[in-house]
Amino acid sequence: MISARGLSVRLGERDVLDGVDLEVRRGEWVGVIGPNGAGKSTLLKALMGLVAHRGGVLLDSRPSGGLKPRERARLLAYAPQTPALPPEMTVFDYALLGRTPYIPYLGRESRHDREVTESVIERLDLTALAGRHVGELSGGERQRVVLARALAQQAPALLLDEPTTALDLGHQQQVLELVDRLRRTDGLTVVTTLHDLTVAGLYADSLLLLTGGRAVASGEPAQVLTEELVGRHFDAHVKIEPGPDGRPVVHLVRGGS
Ligand SMILES: Nc1ncnc2c1ncn2[C@@H]1O[C@H](COP(=O)(O)OP(=O)(O)OP(=O)(O)O)[C@@H](O)[C@H]1O
Repeated sequence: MISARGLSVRLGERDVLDGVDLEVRRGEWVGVIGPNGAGKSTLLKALMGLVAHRGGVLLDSRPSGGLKPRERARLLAYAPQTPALPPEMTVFDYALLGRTPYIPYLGRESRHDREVTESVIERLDLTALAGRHVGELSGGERQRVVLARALAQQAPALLLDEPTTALDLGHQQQVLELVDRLRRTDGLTVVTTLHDLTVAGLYADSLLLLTGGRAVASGEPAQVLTEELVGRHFDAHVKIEPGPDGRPVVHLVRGGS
């Protein structure tokens, strides 16, 4: 569904992404992990065509550079880490923006567009907030509204940049389970950046570890979340053991630095 070869991004004088390959099959969930400044957000922006890059990106086997913005938006939805939200817009109207690729030029949204938006708002526990202005929301509420817009887009692939950082534990689980369910039922293809390594390993089929703009490891969570790799690339002292379902659980070791 998503295939990138030799993806490189130069910002200012620096190569912030350097020859990264990525292969995400339909219905697969890939977690991008790495320390601050590793290039995780830049990778998602390059896949979206939001930053100038070298290297090729194929979406559904079509070169991404040749797609019109509406065509791309029907294939790929993106929830950025810190989007600018129009403060006076209501939660419903902001989520409805996700339907833009389906609304004719100079036309209005259809009843179906409104129904899709309502259903996403409900599934993200936002119904009580639907009439509120986006500028009045808490950080976690805003984060779910940004996700609602991306899900309302109903694209077959979803890129999420740190989708759970501002969410309480219950809402983290709700969002991740919703995305996971869409993946299993509709074959949604998912790429997320996640700082919580245990959560990344719990939901993703495979992980890509970036450091300094380069891919340094990739594979199943247990192959990437090792004490050696995490210790070296995050400069952290951790203990990693299998959790109840066999997936790796990463513990910080107190006193280590
Ligand atoms: N406009 C810019 N000009 C120069 N360097 C930039 C620019 N934007 C980002 N960078 C640098 O690119 C690098 C990668 O940034 P990116 O946001 O992709 O990292 P990240 O892995 O998502 O980090 P974090 O975990 O902190 O969110 C960082 O070192 C950042 O300082």
